[in-house]
Amino acid sequence: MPEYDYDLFTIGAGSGGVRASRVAAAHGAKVAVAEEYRVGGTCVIRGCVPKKMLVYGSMFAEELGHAETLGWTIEGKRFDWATLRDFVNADVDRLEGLYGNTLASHDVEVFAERATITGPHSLRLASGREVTAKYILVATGAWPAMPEFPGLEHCISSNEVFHLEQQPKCLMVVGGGYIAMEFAGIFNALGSEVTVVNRTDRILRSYDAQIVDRMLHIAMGRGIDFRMHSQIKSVEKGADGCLVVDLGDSNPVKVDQVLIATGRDPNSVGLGLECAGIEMADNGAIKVDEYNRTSCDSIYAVGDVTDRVQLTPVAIREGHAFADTVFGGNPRMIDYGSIPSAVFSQPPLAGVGLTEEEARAKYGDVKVYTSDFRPMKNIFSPHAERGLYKMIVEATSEKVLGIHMIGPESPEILQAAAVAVKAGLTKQAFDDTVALHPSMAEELVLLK
Ligand SMILES: Cc1cc2nc3c(=O)[nH]c(=O)nc-3n(C[C@H](O)[C@H](O)[C@H](O)COP(=O)(O)OP(=O)(O)OC[C@H]3O[C@@H](n4cnc5c(N)ncnc54)[C@H](O)[C@@H]3O)c2cc1C
Ligand SMILES: NC(=O)c1ccc[n+]([C@@H]2O[C@H](COP(=O)([O-])OP(=O)(O)OC[C@H]3O[C@@H](n4cnc5c(N)ncnc54)[C@H](O)[C@@H]3O)[C@@H](O)[C@H]2O)c1
Repeated sequence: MPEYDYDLFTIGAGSGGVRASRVAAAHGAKVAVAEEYRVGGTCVIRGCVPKKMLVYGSMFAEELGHAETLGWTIEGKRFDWATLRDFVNADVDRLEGLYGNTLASHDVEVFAERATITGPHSLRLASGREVTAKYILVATGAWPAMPEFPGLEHCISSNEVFHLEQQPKCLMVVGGGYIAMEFAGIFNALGSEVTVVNRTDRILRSYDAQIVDRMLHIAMGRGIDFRMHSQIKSVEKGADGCLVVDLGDSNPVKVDQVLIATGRDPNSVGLGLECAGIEMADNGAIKVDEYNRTSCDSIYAVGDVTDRVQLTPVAIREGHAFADTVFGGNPRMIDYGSIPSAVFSQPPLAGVGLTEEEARAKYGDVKVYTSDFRPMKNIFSPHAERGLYKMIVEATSEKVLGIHMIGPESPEILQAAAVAVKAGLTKQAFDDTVALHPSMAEELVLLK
């Protein structure tokens, strides 16, 4: 009779939990996973994937305009939100099925219910069933952080935005981070009037300030209204169903929807972590060592719940490293240096490595090469938007410390450039590479 029901019990079938569970099972472990909402987690169900599909859907507004400039006639063109929303949600259903199949094909047992920890090796499922496991992995992700003000109940988070009955004519987005900029871009492109409310005058803090300034300039040119140094005091629902937002000045703003995008907190409340003596940070993040082990030897945690880097590829790597370490006899740590990331705003921006500000603070003497150019694709556009690429190098060795860019397809281009930064290449290696012409990416090897 085995000592425990499972070798591994994972809480949460998101990016980190699914990867960890299937790799542990492939290493021969008997694995179960509990998921209280939908298999796939935030990225697949209400994050990266449906968001990117909405970005693609919204970009047609501009591209149809380009097509007309180039001689196409598009009669009776109009946009229907419900069609886009339902298409995206149908694809999410398809992906959820694929993730379920992956778990099933690896003999991972799935419990479609909430799980909580009752001890170092024990859990309770919402149905009341008690289970035991040699190891427990907490992969419960993060949850939208909602500020407090009267009328918050009338507002939505990114969880709800994928299911809106109607496209808002007027949308207020609160926050200056990834989610705020991405949804401001989507709804602006679709023709909604968008106001962004941000409590400081800085948005997208972790990105290079010059690139972010370019994004702001372009977004304002496209009609997004930015209210900096502003915060919501209250929201009231009017008789006509509209929301009246008080920003503390004498001009209340009337909108159809208010989307709160003010960060995501580690999802650790009510998990029973105290039953196993698991240490947490003040914001609820589970503290782990470099092998993802918590302060309880049999319990590990990966992904957003540990609040290291809230990105899907990072959660996936952590989950994989955990499974290799504990079940594959191959202890592995993650290298968190030079993680590329992007904001799928319109246009998108992307970066890897140190920003100019960070590089100057760390190295003092750095050189900055830039290309400020009008992408050929934008020649068709009524907006004369310019792309901006930046390379920051160490002054004497010319080793590349960071690359930052804004312009069409910049996330696609930056992923390739990130290999060079990770490999520690110098500016000379870029100069030695022949340009691929005509492309936007060629600017990277022509930087002055
Ligand atoms: C709108 C949005 C857009 C995003 N876009 C991007 C992007 O473009 N690129 C990118 O890299 N990242 C993006 N992210 C971030 C990315 O989604 C997360 O970093 C990633 O999903 C974290 O994975 P995880 O495994 O830690 O948690 P999740 O994927 O959140 O999975 C956690 C799972 O645990 C379940 N769960 C929680 N508690 C319990 C419990 N007690 N019992 C059972 N189940 C439980 C949840 O239901 C959830 O399914 C986005 C996030 C959002 C919200
Ligand atoms: N493209 C991507 O990779 C992508 C896309 C979406 C989300 N994500 C991940 O999800 C995480 C959460 O996204 P997010 O946009 O919610 O968070 P974020 O951390 O990017 O931005 C939060 C913003 O809200 C502001 N803020 C915080 N508290 C506030 C308050 N009380 N009132 C007003 N403003 C407040 C902050 O100043 C910041 O501008 C991100 O950190 C990111 O890691 C990634």
